[in-house]
Amino acid sequence: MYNITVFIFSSLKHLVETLLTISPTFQTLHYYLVKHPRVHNFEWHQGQTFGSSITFLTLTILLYLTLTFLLSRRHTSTVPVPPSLLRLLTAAHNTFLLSLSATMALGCTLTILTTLPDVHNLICFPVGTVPKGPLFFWAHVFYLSKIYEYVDTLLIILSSSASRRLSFLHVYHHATVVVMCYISLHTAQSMYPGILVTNSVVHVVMYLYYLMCSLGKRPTWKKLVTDCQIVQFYSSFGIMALIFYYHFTGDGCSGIWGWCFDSVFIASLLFLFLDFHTKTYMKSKNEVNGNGNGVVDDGGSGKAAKQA
Ligand SMILES: CC(C)(COP(=O)(O)OP(=O)(O)OC[C@H]1O[C@@H](n2cnc3c(N)ncnc32)[C@H](O)[C@@H]1OP(=O)(O)O)[C@@H](O)C(=O)NCCC(=O)NCCSC(=O)CC(=O)O
Repeated sequence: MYNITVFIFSSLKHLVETLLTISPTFQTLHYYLVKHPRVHNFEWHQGQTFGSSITFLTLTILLYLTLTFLLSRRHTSTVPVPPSLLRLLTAAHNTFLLSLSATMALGCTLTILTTLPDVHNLICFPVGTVPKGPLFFWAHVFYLSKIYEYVDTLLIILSSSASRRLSFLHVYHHATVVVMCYISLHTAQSMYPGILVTNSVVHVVMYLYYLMCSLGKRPTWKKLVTDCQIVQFYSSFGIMALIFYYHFTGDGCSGIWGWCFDSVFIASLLFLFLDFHTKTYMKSKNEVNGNGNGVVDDGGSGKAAKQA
């Protein structure tokens, strides 16, 4: 397995290096995503970099939880925003997050392939690594994007399906993922860029799904989105196991405290997503195979229509 990973990494690295010598478009992309002074010279300094203080982190999460709690308890069934405007705002929000996720995935992948000598350096940063340079620039953007994703919760609260979709999973994920990003960034956690790329790719698929929903075209591949998310959590465990191995058999890896937090968080998400999967998709299947009540499988959207 390790040999395959090394082979894929070196092949991709070779491909990127070749493209950089022959394609001016690729060179421009590389400049803006890796070499630009703001990206290249990025440094994370606790208390100085935007969003880097513990106070900022604590207040952000407390504000999110308080507003979510207060707004979700509104005693009114009417939504304060006209549905057409809400659909427009949701579509704009999803387009933005789709583009941002794609940019983060591309920027971080290019950085990994052009700045790290081999795959071992990606899995295990040396102890004492300082969070600076393009890898941590993208880690910082990723952290701030998780705060911006709080808008998802607002859109759910404003929607007519809030009672179904404002779940413990959603609020727990949105509140805790920001802590994970903060700790991983602050402790220069090994393999964090790998997790960033995986999650951003999955979010491209997820926000495309949400975008199509907000445009009134509910995709039939909802289950695929959940499956991608679950595969992502399993693969994160594989990565975590590798870091654990290198940490205790070599000179140690950077950010082992971040590793501990991530392990517990990813395990809890895996548990919640497996539960979501069972409840959403098994229920749809049972309804179709059930005792002839005529409910059509809707891919878990909760909008199954009764057959005439
Ligand atoms: C397919 C999923 C992505 C979403 O499943 P759900 O059952 O929650 O959602 P759904 O099928 O009802 O979604 C369609 C509804 O979402 C609305 N919608 C559109 N854009 C949205 C947005 N940006 N945020 C929240 N809701 C949005 C649509 O208008 C539509 O509303 P209407 O129905 O009214 O027309 C699933 O895999 C999942 O993640 N479920 C967990 C719930 C969750 O919040 N996930 C996202 C954060 S967790 C995460 O992000 C993990 C990770 O890192 O991968």
